[in-house]
Amino acid sequence: TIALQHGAHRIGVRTDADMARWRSLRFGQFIHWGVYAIPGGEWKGKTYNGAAEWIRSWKELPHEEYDNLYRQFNPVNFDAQQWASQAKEMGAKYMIITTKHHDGFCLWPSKYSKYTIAASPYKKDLLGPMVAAYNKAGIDVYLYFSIIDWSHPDYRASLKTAADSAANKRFQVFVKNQLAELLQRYPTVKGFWFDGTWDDSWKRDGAFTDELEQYLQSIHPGLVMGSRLRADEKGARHFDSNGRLMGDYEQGWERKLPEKIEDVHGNDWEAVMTVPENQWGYNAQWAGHIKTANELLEMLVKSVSLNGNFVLNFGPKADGTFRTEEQQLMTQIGQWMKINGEAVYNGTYAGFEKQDWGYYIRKAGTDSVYMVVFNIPVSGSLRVKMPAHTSLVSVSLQQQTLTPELIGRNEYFIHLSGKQSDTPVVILLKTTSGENKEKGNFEKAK
Ligand SMILES: C[C@@H]1N[C@@H](C(=O)NCc2ccccc2)[C@H](O)[C@@H]1O
Repeated sequence: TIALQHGAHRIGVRTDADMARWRSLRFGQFIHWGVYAIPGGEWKGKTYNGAAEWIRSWKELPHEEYDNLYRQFNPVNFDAQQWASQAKEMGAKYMIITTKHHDGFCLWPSKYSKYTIAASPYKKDLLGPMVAAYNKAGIDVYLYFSIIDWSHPDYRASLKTAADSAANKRFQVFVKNQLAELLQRYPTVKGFWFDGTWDDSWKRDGAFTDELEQYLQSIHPGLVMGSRLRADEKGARHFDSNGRLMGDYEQGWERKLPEKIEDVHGNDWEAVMTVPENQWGYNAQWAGHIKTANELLEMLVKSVSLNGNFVLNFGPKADGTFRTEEQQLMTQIGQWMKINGEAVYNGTYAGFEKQDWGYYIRKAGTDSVYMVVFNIPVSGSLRVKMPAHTSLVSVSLQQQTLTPELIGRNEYFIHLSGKQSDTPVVILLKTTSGENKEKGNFEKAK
């Protein structure tokens, strides 16, 4: 291994209570909200085909015009209570809110910037009411913070001159001040979700990213922060130059999921996902494929089956309301979660051999294993191969007990009568493990 001062400081997952809590939540709601919701992907009759929250980078929209949009930002229909209750209805256990996206507009009245909600017609802090309402609904809040800040005069993507380096130093102080300010104003938040850390100016100063992470932990012990904040002193990101994960969980799964357990290397991880192909902020024209509730439930279940968290993104309109399609998704997902959430919350990798019908999820620390079925085979028979030294004690589908057919050594078919369902089917396996335990109920049958 390479001697590193600013690489990973921990080998393996975090084992403290704050991280265990993050791990137990499994399902989050991402919110991308800011002045980019005003154009909503369009400008003067033209449609921007990039991500709506990146519209400032579109040559058709002069920076001057974009940077004055805040004068129109007045979310009169914003209702934090309503936001929190619909998130609760969906079954989200945490929420990540964009405090400041790449454009630099702050949803809170930061004393370190003029480009904030305080300068808008709305004037009032948006984050405080959100944090209070979501926490009251039993939902933890994490703060998204973009290091890239297109509005700040000292932001540099790269450092070519001594003047650039001096500006970058001032910018680092600004970042540290804003982060401390957010923790001081919103002490119940559980962590940060950093973004916009790919520029050379950031990744070349691994020492600063290391000191910043340690500083934040020192003023708010237990904070959960993903791998995107950090670089090591050789510019390696997410994984240090010895291949060790930096930060508390792998944060690289943006609009993509791992396929198999080997892909996550025993680390905690989180996937963040959009409903359209690639829109985070509000975009009036939802073009291309819009994911359905069942598709999104499959991503959530697949993530948990591979020991990760899944965060679904929503982009509220400039007035503070959610588009109908997003409201309907929250309702539909919530209807399934209300009945089947026990298979998701506190879910972990089960250690069973993957089958085509869907995913296994183990309730953390127990012998209860859920089968979440997305693909009922034409035979109606779900194959279950028990891991070595693990026996099957009982099988149930809701309140109904099922009797599997033993088809081989510790291998079964679970026959689904009726066979069809338009939402995922959840079956609960009670198992026993270990050599010396008595055999499962069904093996005696032979
Ligand atoms: C969570 C999303 N991250 C922002 C983004 O720029 N993603 C594109 C991107 C993803 C990975 C490396 C560079 C750029 C998007 O605007 C969202 O905020």
